[in-house]
Amino acid sequence: MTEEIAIQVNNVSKIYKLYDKPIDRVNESLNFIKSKKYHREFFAVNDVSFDIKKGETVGIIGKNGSGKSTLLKMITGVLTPSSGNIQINGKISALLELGAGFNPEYSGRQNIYLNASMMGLTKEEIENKVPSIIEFADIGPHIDQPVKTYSSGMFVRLAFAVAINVDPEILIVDEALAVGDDLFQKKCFSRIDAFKKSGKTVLFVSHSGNLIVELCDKAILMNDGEKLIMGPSNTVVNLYQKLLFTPKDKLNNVKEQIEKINHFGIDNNKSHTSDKKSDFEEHRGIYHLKEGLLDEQEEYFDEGLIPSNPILYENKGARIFDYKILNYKGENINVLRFGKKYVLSYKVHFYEKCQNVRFGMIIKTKTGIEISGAETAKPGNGLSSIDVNNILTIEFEFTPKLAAGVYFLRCGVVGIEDDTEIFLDRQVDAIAFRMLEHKKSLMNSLVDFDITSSIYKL
Ligand SMILES: Nc1ncnc2c1ncn2[C@@H]1O[C@H](COP(=O)(O)OP(=O)(O)OP(=O)(O)O)[C@@H](O)[C@H]1O
Repeated sequence: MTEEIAIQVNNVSKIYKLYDKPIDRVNESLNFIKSKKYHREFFAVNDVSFDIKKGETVGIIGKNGSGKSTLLKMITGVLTPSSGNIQINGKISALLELGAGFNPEYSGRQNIYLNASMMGLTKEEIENKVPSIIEFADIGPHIDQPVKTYSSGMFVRLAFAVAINVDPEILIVDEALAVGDDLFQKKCFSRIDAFKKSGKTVLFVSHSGNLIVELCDKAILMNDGEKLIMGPSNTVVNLYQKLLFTPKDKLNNVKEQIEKINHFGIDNNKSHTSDKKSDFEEHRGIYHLKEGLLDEQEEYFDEGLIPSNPILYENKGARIFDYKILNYKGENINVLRFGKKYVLSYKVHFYEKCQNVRFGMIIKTKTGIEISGAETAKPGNGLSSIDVNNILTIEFEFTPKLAAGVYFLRCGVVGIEDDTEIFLDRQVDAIAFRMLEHKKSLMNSLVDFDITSSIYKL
């Protein structure tokens, strides 16, 4: 392995033996019937290979059970591969499952000593680091209580504080951080960012595509124990989202598409953060962003992008149907381009007479954050009366300026019954849509506020 590589994974597999009945395990250990196989083999990780260079931040993304944690555990040495090998170049600090490496009977402070000494720090080094670890964890007097009394949030605070403060060269973080509150997560991500900027290596598992795009140069997409692709995080996260919303019978199409990309190759060095070529040109002392850097992708309808489990509510006097997003040509699409105008259209059948009716829409992230929405009128100012058996079409024109990723649209219709406004019908997560990557945008978070920047020469 060359000096520039931090982690090298060579044809690694992890096979578990699965037994249909507990007794089969006993029979096998007793070698009851010699020729008989009492187990099935299950590949939690199947022949995975990749290199991570020093200074790279790499995300691992994939559905539940795709083998992400098993892979991380093998890299950190918690699990041994069934075949293949892993080479590590540098001191690893890992934040894996909550509780791993902690003694529940010890206090938080004692666990700092335990963990840091397991990381190879001397007593003196640990003494020097304890104040900053305690300050970062920020769990007050609980630091001297046994960790078995900790909430999962307190636990992750302490674990992350230790992991990041023991001067590792490689930081490995599993989904664990998700249990911290928002403020703590923000604090962790800025520490990870600083760690990354200091040229160290980060390996990061998350289900959040946005987080992976934000934090990582590259990403690995795992599926059923296999590495489907490794490439620039944006590309990989787009493919992951495609995979996630593709029905089982169409999965092979997506896999073929990924194989094609693998075959024709993604230039791994051309990720957004490591591209050394400047996007600027200087003209009379002002640095301008070069025009037309990359072409934009076309919008389209992705059959696989259908919300899998929409929550159904009972309707009362009205029913929403035929909801869709239309482009300016009136075509039904669900993969949208940044900054283009679209129409959310839905129909409402009123099967009872309804009073003071208003219609609405909301766009949400996968985690349920409401990003934007609108109503046709303020409360009390809706359509005064709609007769039975009327069908209305409602259209909301909108211009999404959002980061690449999947979003959900909710539509609703409300009316007044006995002086109270009630939902006549609502379709929660009625439509899932994906925003294409806006290659010319320099936006670094979820929503574009049309921020512009200037750089002047003094
Ligand atoms: N000890 C074990 N015995 C048998 N099967 C196991 C064992 N540990 C993990 N598996 C299986 O291996 C597969 C991969 O598990 P793993 O925890 O690595 O997935 P993951 O991608 O991290 O999932 P998640 O996103 O849900 O955390 C799963 O199907 C899991 O059930």
